[in-house]
Amino acid sequence: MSPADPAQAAPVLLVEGAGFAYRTADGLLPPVLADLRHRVPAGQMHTVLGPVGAGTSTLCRLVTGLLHDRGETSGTIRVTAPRGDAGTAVMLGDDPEAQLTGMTTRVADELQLPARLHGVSAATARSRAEAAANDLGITDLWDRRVTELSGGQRQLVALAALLGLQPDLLVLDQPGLSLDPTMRGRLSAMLRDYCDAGGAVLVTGHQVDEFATAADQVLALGPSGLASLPLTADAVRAAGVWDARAASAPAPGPTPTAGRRGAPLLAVRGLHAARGDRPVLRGADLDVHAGEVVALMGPNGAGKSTLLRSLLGTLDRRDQVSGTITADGVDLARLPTHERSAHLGWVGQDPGAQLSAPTVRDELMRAAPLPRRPRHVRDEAIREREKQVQQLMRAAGLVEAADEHPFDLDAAQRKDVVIAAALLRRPPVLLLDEPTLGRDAASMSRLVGLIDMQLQRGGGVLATTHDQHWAQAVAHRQLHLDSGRIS
Ligand SMILES: Nc1ncnc2c1ncn2[C@@H]1O[C@H](COP(=O)(O)OP(=O)(O)OP(=O)(O)O)[C@@H](O)[C@H]1O
Repeated sequence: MSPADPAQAAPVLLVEGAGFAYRTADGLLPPVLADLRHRVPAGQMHTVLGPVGAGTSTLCRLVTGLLHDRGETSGTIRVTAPRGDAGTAVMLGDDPEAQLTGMTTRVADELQLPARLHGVSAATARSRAEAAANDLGITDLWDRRVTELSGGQRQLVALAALLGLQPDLLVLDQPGLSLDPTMRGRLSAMLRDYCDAGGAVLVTGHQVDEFATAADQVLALGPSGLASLPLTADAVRAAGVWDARAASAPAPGPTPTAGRRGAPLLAVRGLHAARGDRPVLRGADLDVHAGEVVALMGPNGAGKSTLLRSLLGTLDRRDQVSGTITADGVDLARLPTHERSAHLGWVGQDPGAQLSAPTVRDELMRAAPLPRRPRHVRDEAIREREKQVQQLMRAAGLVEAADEHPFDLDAAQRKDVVIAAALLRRPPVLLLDEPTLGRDAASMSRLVGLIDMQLQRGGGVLATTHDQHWAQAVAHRQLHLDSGRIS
Protein backbone atom coordinates (compact mmCIF):
# COMPACT_ATOMS: atom_id res chain seq x y z
CA MET A 1 0.00 0.00 0.00
CA SER A 2 1.42 3.36 -0.95
CA PRO A 3 0.36 6.40 1.08
CA ALA A 4 0.67 8.39 -2.15
CA ASP A 5 -2.25 6.44 -3.60
CA PRO A 6 -5.37 8.20 -2.29
CA ALA A 7 -7.52 5.10 -2.71
CA GLN A 8 -5.20 3.14 -0.43
CA ALA A 9 -4.02 5.86 1.97
CA ALA A 10 -5.54 6.16 5.46
CA PRO A 11 -8.34 8.73 5.53
CA VAL A 12 -7.44 12.06 7.13
CA LEU A 13 -10.33 11.53 9.56
CA LEU A 14 -11.37 8.06 10.69
CA VAL A 15 -14.38 7.75 12.99
CA GLU A 16 -15.03 4.12 13.92
CA GLY A 17 -17.79 3.21 16.38
CA ALA A 18 -17.29 6.55 18.13
CA GLY A 19 -19.53 8.04 20.78
CA PHE A 20 -19.51 10.54 23.60
CA ALA A 21 -21.39 11.07 26.89
CA TYR A 22 -21.01 14.29 28.91
CA ARG A 23 -20.24 14.03 32.62
CA THR A 24 -21.91 16.27 35.21
CA ALA A 25 -21.54 16.41 39.00
CA ASP A 26 -24.29 13.73 39.18
CA GLY A 27 -22.48 11.31 36.86
CA LEU A 28 -22.52 10.42 33.18
CA LEU A 29 -25.43 11.65 31.08
CA PRO A 30 -26.90 9.47 28.31
CA PRO A 31 -24.59 9.53 25.25
CA VAL A 32 -25.05 12.48 22.88
CA LEU A 33 -23.33 10.53 20.11
CA ALA A 34 -23.14 6.75 19.74
CA ASP A 35 -21.54 4.31 17.32
CA LEU A 36 -20.68 6.85 14.61
CA ARG A 37 -18.80 5.60 11.55
CA HIS A 38 -17.31 7.83 8.92
CA ARG A 39 -14.12 8.66 6.97
CA VAL A 40 -13.02 11.88 5.34
CA PRO A 41 -10.21 11.29 2.83
CA ALA A 42 -7.63 13.90 1.83
CA GLY A 43 -8.95 16.29 -0.79
CA GLN A 44 -12.58 16.11 0.35
CA MET A 45 -15.06 18.33 2.14
CA HIS A 46 -17.88 16.58 4.03
CA THR A 47 -20.83 18.34 5.63
CA VAL A 48 -22.79 16.92 8.57
CA LEU A 49 -26.18 18.50 9.20
CA GLY A 50 -28.66 17.95 11.99
CA PRO A 51 -31.31 19.73 14.02
CA VAL A 52 -30.29 21.74 17.09
CA GLY A 53 -29.44 19.23 19.83
CA ALA A 54 -28.46 16.39 17.46
CA GLY A 55 -24.82 16.74 18.53
CA THR A 56 -23.15 18.43 15.56
CA SER A 57 -21.08 20.76 17.78
CA THR A 58 -20.16 17.85 20.06
CA LEU A 59 -18.99 15.95 16.98
CA CYS A 60 -16.70 18.86 16.02
CA ARG A 61 -15.20 19.00 19.51
CA LEU A 62 -14.86 15.24 19.64
CA VAL A 63 -12.84 14.94 16.43
CA THR A 64 -10.60 17.86 17.40
CA GLY A 65 -9.89 16.34 20.84
CA LEU A 66 -11.52 19.12 22.84
CA LEU A 67 -13.76 16.93 25.00
CA HIS A 68 -11.27 14.72 26.89
CA ASP A 69 -12.10 15.99 30.36
CA ARG A 70 -15.79 16.64 29.72
CA GLY A 71 -17.04 13.05 29.70
CA GLU A 72 -16.51 9.60 28.26
CA THR A 73 -15.45 8.86 24.70
CA SER A 74 -15.92 5.47 23.07
CA GLY A 75 -14.64 3.98 19.81
CA THR A 76 -11.85 5.32 17.62
CA ILE A 77 -11.21 8.80 16.26
CA ARG A 78 -8.00 9.21 14.33
CA VAL A 79 -6.57 12.11 12.33
CA THR A 80 -3.77 11.08 9.96
CA ALA A 81 -1.25 13.25 8.09
CA PRO A 82 -0.39 12.47 4.44
CA ARG A 83 2.77 10.54 5.36
CA GLY A 84 0.87 8.36 7.78
CA ASP A 85 1.86 10.12 11.04
CA ALA A 86 -0.62 11.55 13.52
CA GLY A 87 -2.25 14.54 11.85
CA THR A 88 -3.43 17.88 13.18
CA ALA A 89 -7.02 19.05 13.35
CA VAL A 90 -8.24 22.55 14.22
CA MET A 91 -11.73 23.81 14.82
CA LEU A 92 -13.57 27.06 14.20
CA GLY A 93 -16.43 27.21 16.70
CA ASP A 94 -19.95 28.51 16.29
CA ASP A 95 -19.75 31.56 18.56
CA PRO A 96 -18.53 34.57 16.58
CA GLU A 97 -17.97 36.50 19.80
CA ALA A 98 -15.66 33.88 21.30
CA GLN A 99 -13.48 33.11 18.29
CA LEU A 100 -10.57 35.39 18.95
CA THR A 101 -7.72 34.82 21.38
CA GLY A 102 -8.13 38.01 23.41
CA MET A 103 -4.31 38.22 23.47
CA THR A 104 -3.78 40.69 20.64
CA THR A 105 -4.87 44.20 19.73
CA ARG A 106 -4.35 44.31 15.97
CA VAL A 107 -5.73 41.97 13.33
CA ALA A 108 -2.24 41.41 11.85
CA ASP A 109 -1.02 40.04 15.20
CA GLU A 110 -4.16 37.94 15.72
CA LEU A 111 -3.67 36.33 12.30
CA GLN A 112 -0.11 35.28 13.13
CA LEU A 113 -0.55 34.31 16.77
CA PRO A 114 -1.67 30.65 16.55
CA ALA A 115 1.20 29.80 14.18
CA ARG A 116 3.71 31.66 16.36
CA LEU A 117 2.45 29.80 19.45
CA HIS A 118 3.06 26.54 17.59
CA GLY A 119 6.71 27.42 16.93
CA VAL A 120 6.37 28.66 13.34
CA SER A 121 9.02 31.29 12.49
CA ALA A 122 7.96 34.95 12.36
CA ALA A 123 8.58 35.23 8.61
CA THR A 124 6.60 32.08 7.79
CA ALA A 125 3.75 32.99 10.14
CA ARG A 126 3.50 36.37 8.46
CA SER A 127 3.50 34.99 4.93
CA ARG A 128 0.85 32.40 5.85
CA ALA A 129 -1.27 35.10 7.49
CA GLU A 130 -0.98 37.30 4.40
CA ALA A 131 -1.95 34.40 2.14
CA ALA A 132 -4.97 33.47 4.28
CA ALA A 133 -6.12 37.10 4.51
CA ASN A 134 -5.79 37.34 0.74
CA ASP A 135 -7.71 34.09 0.12
CA LEU A 136 -10.54 35.23 2.40
CA GLY A 137 -10.61 38.78 0.98
CA ILE A 138 -9.85 40.49 4.30
CA THR A 139 -6.53 42.20 3.57
CA ASP A 140 -8.21 45.56 4.28
CA LEU A 141 -8.62 44.50 7.92
CA TRP A 142 -4.86 43.90 8.45
CA ASP A 143 -4.21 47.10 10.45
CA ARG A 144 -7.58 47.26 12.21
CA ARG A 145 -8.12 46.81 15.93
CA VAL A 146 -9.60 43.42 16.81
CA THR A 147 -12.25 45.03 19.04
CA GLU A 148 -13.54 47.07 16.11
CA LEU A 149 -14.57 44.19 13.85
CA SER A 150 -18.14 43.36 12.86
CA GLY A 151 -19.48 39.85 13.60
CA GLY A 152 -18.68 38.53 10.12
CA GLN A 153 -15.24 40.14 10.10
CA ARG A 154 -14.43 38.42 13.42
CA GLN A 155 -15.41 35.05 12.02
CA LEU A 156 -13.11 35.46 9.00
CA VAL A 157 -10.16 36.73 11.04
CA ALA A 158 -10.48 33.74 13.40
CA LEU A 159 -10.54 31.34 10.47
CA ALA A 160 -7.57 32.98 8.74
CA ALA A 161 -5.58 32.68 11.99
CA LEU A 162 -6.33 28.92 12.13
CA LEU A 163 -5.28 28.47 8.51
CA GLY A 164 -1.83 29.69 9.54
CA LEU A 165 -1.43 26.33 11.34
CA GLN A 166 -1.83 24.45 8.04
CA PRO A 167 -3.85 21.67 9.67
CA ASP A 168 -4.51 18.32 7.98
CA LEU A 169 -8.18 18.52 8.99
CA LEU A 170 -10.17 21.74 9.22
CA VAL A 171 -13.35 21.42 11.27
CA LEU A 172 -15.87 24.23 10.98
CA ASP A 173 -18.99 24.44 13.12
CA GLN A 174 -21.56 26.59 11.25
CA PRO A 175 -18.98 28.64 9.34
CA GLY A 176 -21.69 30.54 7.45
CA LEU A 177 -22.98 32.04 10.68
CA SER A 178 -22.61 35.83 10.45
CA LEU A 179 -21.34 35.78 6.84
CA ASP A 180 -23.05 37.58 3.97
CA PRO A 181 -23.85 35.54 0.83
CA THR A 182 -20.77 36.79 -1.04
CA MET A 183 -18.49 35.85 1.83
CA ARG A 184 -20.16 32.44 2.20
CA GLY A 185 -19.54 31.78 -1.49
CA ARG A 186 -15.95 32.96 -1.23
CA LEU A 187 -15.30 30.84 1.87
CA SER A 188 -16.73 27.69 0.34
CA ALA A 189 -14.58 28.24 -2.79
CA MET A 190 -11.55 28.72 -0.54
CA LEU A 191 -12.34 25.46 1.28
CA ARG A 192 -12.49 23.68 -2.08
CA ASP A 193 -9.02 25.06 -2.90
CA TYR A 194 -7.83 23.88 0.51
CA CYS A 195 -9.05 20.37 -0.34
CA ASP A 196 -7.48 20.51 -3.82
CA ALA A 197 -4.18 21.23 -2.09
CA GLY A 198 -4.56 17.96 -0.12
CA GLY A 199 -6.42 19.10 3.01
CA ALA A 200 -9.65 17.65 4.38
CA VAL A 201 -12.62 19.62 5.71
CA LEU A 202 -15.52 18.68 7.98
CA VAL A 203 -18.32 21.25 8.17
CA THR A 204 -21.30 20.91 10.52
CA GLY A 205 -24.48 22.93 10.90
CA HIS A 206 -28.26 23.13 11.02
CA GLN A 207 -28.83 24.68 7.58
CA VAL A 208 -28.37 23.66 3.95
CA ASP A 209 -26.23 26.49 2.59
CA GLU A 210 -23.24 27.03 0.28
CA PHE A 211 -21.12 24.64 2.37
CA ALA A 212 -23.53 21.77 1.85
CA THR A 213 -23.92 22.33 -1.87
CA ALA A 214 -20.12 22.54 -2.33
CA ALA A 215 -19.41 19.39 -0.28
CA ASP A 216 -18.30 16.02 -1.67
CA GLN A 217 -20.64 14.28 0.78
CA VAL A 218 -23.54 15.52 2.89
CA LEU A 219 -24.68 13.50 5.90
CA ALA A 220 -27.51 13.83 8.38
CA LEU A 221 -26.81 13.28 12.07
CA GLY A 222 -29.84 11.79 13.80
CA PRO A 223 -30.68 9.42 16.67
CA SER A 224 -29.45 6.44 14.66
CA GLY A 225 -26.14 8.02 13.73
CA LEU A 226 -24.81 9.33 10.43
CA ALA A 227 -26.61 8.68 7.14
CA SER A 228 -26.18 10.08 3.66
CA LEU A 229 -28.47 13.12 3.10
CA PRO A 230 -29.66 13.81 -0.44
CA LEU A 231 -30.27 17.55 -0.81
CA THR A 232 -33.91 17.20 -1.88
CA ALA A 233 -36.53 19.36 -0.17
CA ASP A 234 -38.25 16.31 1.38
CA ALA A 235 -35.08 14.71 2.71
CA VAL A 236 -33.86 18.02 4.16
CA ARG A 237 -37.22 18.62 5.86
CA ALA A 238 -37.24 15.09 7.27
CA ALA A 239 -33.76 15.68 8.72
CA GLY A 240 -35.10 18.72 10.65
CA VAL A 241 -32.62 21.00 8.93
CA TRP A 242 -33.36 24.54 7.67
CA ASP A 243 -33.10 24.85 3.90
CA ALA A 244 -31.48 28.23 3.29
CA ARG A 245 -31.81 27.66 -0.49
CA ALA A 246 -35.61 27.91 -0.49
CA ALA A 247 -38.19 30.28 0.96
CA SER A 248 -39.99 27.75 3.11
CA ALA A 249 -40.66 29.78 6.25
CA PRO A 250 -44.27 30.31 7.27
CA ALA A 251 -45.14 34.01 6.93
CA PRO A 252 -46.11 35.87 10.12
CA GLY A 253 -49.36 37.69 10.94
CA PRO A 254 -50.85 41.01 9.89
CA THR A 255 -50.48 42.15 6.32
CA PRO A 256 -48.16 45.08 5.78
CA THR A 257 -50.71 47.18 3.94
CA ALA A 258 -53.00 47.22 6.96
CA GLY A 259 -50.27 48.72 9.14
CA ARG A 260 -48.69 51.06 6.63
CA ARG A 261 -51.72 53.30 6.31
CA GLY A 262 -51.00 55.16 9.56
CA ALA A 263 -47.97 57.06 10.80
CA PRO A 264 -44.89 54.83 11.22
CA LEU A 265 -44.03 53.54 14.67
CA LEU A 266 -40.43 54.44 13.96
CA ALA A 267 -39.13 57.00 11.46
CA VAL A 268 -35.41 57.49 10.90
CA ARG A 269 -34.15 60.38 8.76
CA GLY A 270 -30.65 61.40 7.72
CA LEU A 271 -28.90 59.06 10.17
CA HIS A 272 -25.13 59.51 10.15
CA ALA A 273 -22.83 57.46 12.35
CA ALA A 274 -19.05 57.25 12.59
CA ARG A 275 -17.24 54.54 14.56
CA GLY A 276 -14.27 56.52 15.85
CA ASP A 277 -13.13 58.44 12.77
CA ARG A 278 -14.58 55.89 10.29
CA PRO A 279 -17.88 57.03 8.74
CA VAL A 280 -20.31 54.07 8.60
CA LEU A 281 -23.79 55.55 8.05
CA ARG A 282 -24.12 58.48 5.64
CA GLY A 283 -27.71 59.64 5.79
CA ALA A 284 -29.79 56.49 6.28
CA ASP A 285 -33.61 56.75 6.18
CA LEU A 286 -36.14 54.10 7.16
CA ASP A 287 -39.65 53.60 8.57
CA VAL A 288 -41.19 50.74 10.52
CA HIS A 289 -44.99 50.54 10.59
CA ALA A 290 -47.34 48.70 12.90
CA GLY A 291 -47.79 45.08 11.84
CA GLU A 292 -44.77 44.86 9.58
CA VAL A 293 -41.43 43.10 9.56
CA VAL A 294 -38.67 45.07 7.86
CA ALA A 295 -35.52 43.11 6.97
CA LEU A 296 -32.25 45.03 6.82
CA MET A 297 -29.69 43.28 4.64
CA GLY A 298 -26.20 44.27 3.52
CA PRO A 299 -22.64 42.98 3.29
CA ASN A 300 -20.47 42.20 6.30
CA GLY A 301 -19.28 45.42 7.86
CA ALA A 302 -21.89 47.56 6.04
CA GLY A 303 -23.12 48.94 9.36
CA LYS A 304 -26.32 47.02 10.17
CA SER A 305 -25.46 46.55 13.84
CA THR A 306 -24.17 50.13 13.95
CA LEU A 307 -27.56 51.31 12.70
CA LEU A 308 -29.53 49.34 15.29
CA ARG A 309 -27.22 50.47 18.08
CA SER A 310 -27.46 54.11 16.89
CA LEU A 311 -31.24 53.90 17.25
CA LEU A 312 -30.88 52.61 20.77
CA GLY A 313 -28.02 54.97 21.69
CA THR A 314 -25.57 52.24 22.70
CA LEU A 315 -22.56 53.06 20.53
CA ASP A 316 -19.31 53.99 22.27
CA ARG A 317 -18.95 57.51 23.57
CA ARG A 318 -16.29 58.36 20.95
CA ASP A 319 -18.64 57.32 18.11
CA GLN A 320 -20.67 60.15 16.60
CA VAL A 321 -24.33 59.92 15.60
CA SER A 322 -26.62 62.55 14.08
CA GLY A 323 -30.05 62.54 12.43
CA THR A 324 -33.63 62.23 13.68
CA ILE A 325 -35.15 59.09 15.18
CA THR A 326 -38.86 59.58 15.83
CA ALA A 327 -41.10 57.14 17.68
CA ASP A 328 -44.60 58.02 18.83
CA GLY A 329 -43.94 61.71 18.13
CA VAL A 330 -40.83 61.71 20.36
CA ASP A 331 -37.33 62.41 19.00
CA LEU A 332 -35.44 59.50 20.51
CA ALA A 333 -32.11 60.99 19.48
CA ARG A 334 -32.50 63.41 22.40
CA LEU A 335 -33.21 60.69 24.97
CA PRO A 336 -30.79 58.53 26.99
CA THR A 337 -30.78 54.79 26.20
CA HIS A 338 -32.97 53.70 29.13
CA GLU A 339 -35.74 56.04 27.93
CA ARG A 340 -35.39 54.90 24.30
CA SER A 341 -35.92 51.32 25.43
CA ALA A 342 -39.58 52.11 26.22
CA HIS A 343 -40.00 52.44 22.42
CA LEU A 344 -37.44 49.95 21.13
CA GLY A 345 -36.89 46.34 22.25
CA TRP A 346 -33.31 45.26 21.64
CA VAL A 347 -32.00 41.78 20.81
CA GLY A 348 -28.32 42.07 19.94
CA GLN A 349 -26.07 39.87 17.81
CA ASP A 350 -24.55 38.27 20.92
CA PRO A 351 -27.41 37.07 23.14
CA GLY A 352 -24.98 36.12 25.93
CA ALA A 353 -24.34 39.81 26.58
CA GLN A 354 -28.00 40.30 27.52
CA LEU A 355 -28.47 37.38 29.91
CA SER A 356 -27.82 37.59 33.63
CA ALA A 357 -30.17 35.27 35.57
CA PRO A 358 -29.31 31.70 36.66
CA THR A 359 -32.29 30.11 34.88
CA VAL A 360 -34.40 30.79 31.81
CA ARG A 361 -37.51 31.25 33.97
CA ASP A 362 -35.76 33.79 36.24
CA GLU A 363 -34.46 35.68 33.22
CA LEU A 364 -38.01 36.10 31.94
CA MET A 365 -39.57 36.80 35.33
CA ARG A 366 -37.10 39.69 35.76
CA ALA A 367 -37.41 40.95 32.18
CA ALA A 368 -39.53 43.97 33.11
CA PRO A 369 -39.91 45.73 36.47
CA LEU A 370 -42.75 44.62 38.74
CA PRO A 371 -44.54 47.00 41.14
CA ARG A 372 -42.99 46.85 44.62
CA ARG A 373 -46.12 47.62 46.65
CA PRO A 374 -48.79 47.41 47.82
CA ARG A 375 -48.30 43.74 48.39
CA HIS A 376 -51.55 42.51 46.81
CA VAL A 377 -50.78 44.49 43.62
CA ARG A 378 -47.29 43.02 43.50
CA ASP A 379 -48.61 39.47 44.09
CA GLU A 380 -51.17 39.90 41.33
CA ALA A 381 -48.48 41.28 38.95
CA ILE A 382 -46.25 38.29 39.72
CA ARG A 383 -49.10 35.85 38.94
CA GLU A 384 -49.78 37.66 35.67
CA ARG A 385 -46.07 37.62 34.80
CA GLU A 386 -45.88 33.90 35.51
CA LYS A 387 -48.72 33.32 33.05
CA GLN A 388 -47.03 35.45 30.37
CA VAL A 389 -43.69 33.75 30.96
CA GLN A 390 -45.30 30.32 30.60
CA GLN A 391 -47.01 31.37 27.37
CA LEU A 392 -43.77 32.80 25.95
CA MET A 393 -41.74 29.76 26.97
CA ARG A 394 -44.28 27.57 25.14
CA ALA A 395 -44.08 29.75 22.01
CA ALA A 396 -40.27 29.75 22.14
CA GLY A 397 -39.98 26.00 22.84
CA LEU A 398 -38.29 26.76 26.16
CA VAL A 399 -40.59 24.94 28.58
CA GLU A 400 -38.19 22.04 29.06
CA ALA A 401 -35.29 24.43 29.47
CA ALA A 402 -37.09 26.60 32.09
CA ASP A 403 -34.75 25.62 34.93
CA GLU A 404 -31.57 25.51 32.87
CA HIS A 405 -28.86 28.14 32.91
CA PRO A 406 -29.28 30.25 29.76
CA PHE A 407 -25.59 29.75 28.93
CA ASP A 408 -26.17 25.98 28.70
CA LEU A 409 -28.58 26.49 25.79
CA ASP A 410 -27.50 26.59 22.18
CA ALA A 411 -27.05 30.00 20.52
CA ALA A 412 -30.48 30.08 18.83
CA GLN A 413 -32.28 29.19 22.08
CA ARG A 414 -30.30 31.84 23.97
CA LYS A 415 -31.47 34.35 21.41
CA ASP A 416 -35.07 33.18 21.89
CA VAL A 417 -34.75 33.84 25.63
CA VAL A 418 -33.64 37.40 24.87
CA ILE A 419 -36.48 37.88 22.34
CA ALA A 420 -39.02 36.56 24.85
CA ALA A 421 -37.63 38.94 27.49
CA ALA A 422 -37.91 41.85 25.05
CA LEU A 423 -41.53 40.90 24.25
CA LEU A 424 -42.39 41.02 27.95
CA ARG A 425 -41.43 44.70 27.94
CA ARG A 426 -43.98 45.25 25.12
CA PRO A 427 -41.94 47.70 23.01
CA PRO A 428 -43.69 49.17 19.95
CA VAL A 429 -40.71 48.21 17.77
CA LEU A 430 -38.49 45.17 18.20
CA LEU A 431 -34.91 45.46 16.88
CA LEU A 432 -33.48 42.01 16.09
CA ASP A 433 -29.80 41.78 15.12
CA GLU A 434 -29.30 38.55 13.12
CA PRO A 435 -32.17 36.54 14.63
CA THR A 436 -31.80 33.73 12.04
CA LEU A 437 -28.25 32.67 12.97
CA GLY A 438 -27.72 28.99 13.71
CA ARG A 439 -31.36 27.90 13.52
CA ASP A 440 -32.73 24.59 12.36
CA ALA A 441 -36.17 24.24 10.75
CA ALA A 442 -38.10 23.98 14.04
CA SER A 443 -36.31 26.94 15.55
CA MET A 444 -37.03 29.06 12.44
CA SER A 445 -40.76 28.35 12.92
CA ARG A 446 -40.54 29.32 16.58
CA LEU A 447 -38.85 32.58 15.60
CA VAL A 448 -41.74 33.37 13.27
CA GLY A 449 -44.15 32.56 16.13
CA LEU A 450 -42.41 35.08 18.40
CA ILE A 451 -42.35 37.72 15.68
CA ASP A 452 -46.03 37.09 15.07
CA MET A 453 -46.80 37.84 18.74
CA GLN A 454 -45.18 41.25 18.31
CA LEU A 455 -47.19 41.95 15.13
CA GLN A 456 -50.49 40.73 16.58
CA ARG A 457 -50.25 43.26 19.37
CA GLY A 458 -49.72 46.05 16.82
CA GLY A 459 -45.95 46.27 17.04
CA GLY A 460 -43.34 46.28 14.29
CA VAL A 461 -40.01 44.49 13.76
CA LEU A 462 -36.73 45.65 12.24
CA ALA A 463 -34.44 42.63 11.74
CA THR A 464 -30.97 42.36 10.21
CA THR A 465 -30.21 39.10 8.43
CA HIS A 466 -27.92 37.52 5.86
CA ASP A 467 -30.57 34.92 5.01
CA GLN A 468 -32.13 36.22 1.78
CA HIS A 469 -34.72 33.46 1.61
CA TRP A 470 -35.87 34.02 5.17
CA ALA A 471 -36.19 37.75 4.40
CA GLN A 472 -38.22 36.97 1.27
CA ALA A 473 -40.53 34.64 3.15
CA VAL A 474 -40.98 36.54 6.38
CA ALA A 475 -40.34 40.26 5.83
CA HIS A 476 -42.96 42.57 4.42
CA ARG A 477 -40.19 44.87 3.14
CA GLN A 478 -36.50 44.34 2.51
CA LEU A 479 -34.02 47.19 2.82
CA HIS A 480 -30.44 47.07 1.67
CA LEU A 481 -27.66 48.94 3.49
CA ASP A 482 -24.53 49.61 1.50
CA SER A 483 -21.99 52.45 1.49
CA GLY A 484 -23.80 54.01 4.44
CA ARG A 485 -27.18 54.44 2.73
CA ILE A 486 -30.37 52.41 2.61
CA SER A 487 -32.11 51.46 -0.62
N1 LIG B 1 -16.33 49.35 18.21
C1 LIG B 1 -16.01 49.71 16.95
N2 LIG B 1 -15.10 50.68 16.72
C2 LIG B 1 -14.76 51.06 15.47
N3 LIG B 1 -15.26 50.50 14.35
C3 LIG B 1 -16.16 49.53 14.51
C4 LIG B 1 -16.59 49.07 15.81
N4 LIG B 1 -17.50 48.08 15.63
C5 LIG B 1 -17.66 47.92 14.30
N5 LIG B 1 -16.85 48.79 13.63
C6 LIG B 1 -16.73 48.93 12.17
O1 LIG B 1 -17.91 49.58 11.69
C7 LIG B 1 -18.30 49.02 10.44
C8 LIG B 1 -19.74 48.51 10.56
O2 LIG B 1 -19.78 47.45 11.49
P1 LIG B 1 -21.15 46.72 11.89
O3 LIG B 1 -20.86 45.75 12.99
O4 LIG B 1 -22.17 47.74 12.13
O5 LIG B 1 -21.46 45.96 10.50
P2 LIG B 1 -22.56 44.86 10.16
O6 LIG B 1 -23.20 45.30 8.90
O7 LIG B 1 -23.46 44.66 11.34
O8 LIG B 1 -21.64 43.61 9.89
P3 LIG B 1 -21.90 42.01 10.05
O9 LIG B 1 -22.88 41.66 8.98
O10 LIG B 1 -20.55 41.43 9.79
O11 LIG B 1 -22.39 41.80 11.45
C9 LIG B 1 -17.29 47.90 10.13
O12 LIG B 1 -16.30 48.43 9.26
C10 LIG B 1 -16.67 47.58 11.48
O13 LIG B 1 -15.34 47.13 11.33
